[in-house]
Amino acid sequence: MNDAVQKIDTAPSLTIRGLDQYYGGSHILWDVDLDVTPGAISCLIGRNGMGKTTLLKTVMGLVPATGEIRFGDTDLLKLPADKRAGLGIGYVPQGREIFGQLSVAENLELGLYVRRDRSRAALDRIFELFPVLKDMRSRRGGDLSGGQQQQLAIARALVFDPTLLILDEPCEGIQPNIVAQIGDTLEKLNREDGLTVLLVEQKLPFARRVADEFRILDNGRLVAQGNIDELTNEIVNRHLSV
Ligand SMILES: Nc1ncnc2c1ncn2[C@@H]1O[C@H](COP(=O)(O)OP(=O)(O)OP(=O)(O)O)[C@@H](O)[C@H]1O
Repeated sequence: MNDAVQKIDTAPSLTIRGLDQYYGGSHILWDVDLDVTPGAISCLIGRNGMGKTTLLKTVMGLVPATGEIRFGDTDLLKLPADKRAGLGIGYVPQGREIFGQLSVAENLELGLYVRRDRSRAALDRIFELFPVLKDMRSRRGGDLSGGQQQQLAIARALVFDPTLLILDEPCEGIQPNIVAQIGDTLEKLNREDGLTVLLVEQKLPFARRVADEFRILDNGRLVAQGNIDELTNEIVNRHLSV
């Protein structure tokens, strides 16, 4: 058995049950049950404002919520945000949020500094996956193109060796050739390293290309889910067309 398969067998599952979330008096997520299959690329889709980003934020502990979010044996809602990353959950927020004044290398090393073992092995894999970051390692993060910044944001999340990588619209506003590269990289991380991926994505062709399974939020409720080949035009018309 190769390492990737072994990792898939042992990857913890993300299981959400009865999740409710409010911003002040507004009820945003309604009794959401959602599973991400370990070893899969799972795509969370839905029209604008349906609660996708909010759901990712509840997993990361960035907004309060009630219900249950289990990652393996751990109930995430009982843990503060900083303890969740230590469990092996990487997060690439919408808008990337890299450090523009720091170099590419410094952006990545900040992550290394937080790693207890200070192992640089992850960096070798990162530079193999994103050769452009190796070439530009002395360049200021803020001087990279949007697509390169997105690659840096993904790379920075990988420094922690996550078993689950969560990405919020990684292809938003990015030119098509880099979108294709990001898709290839996510597939590689999934197939070769056994990384489980939960991705918020608006672009259906990209979702159909990279994802194994889909989950749809409509007005804060989980309304449809299945394998990606079960995402029919009827479901798209009912929940995703504007
Ligand atoms: N900080 C906040 N305070 C109050 N309401 C908020 C806040 N953040 C989001 N909302 C509201 O919560 C709802 C869900 O927003 P969310 O960003 O989770 O949706 P989304 O599906 O990710 O949309 P998009 O695709 O536009 O990013 C929206 O009605 C939004 O206006």
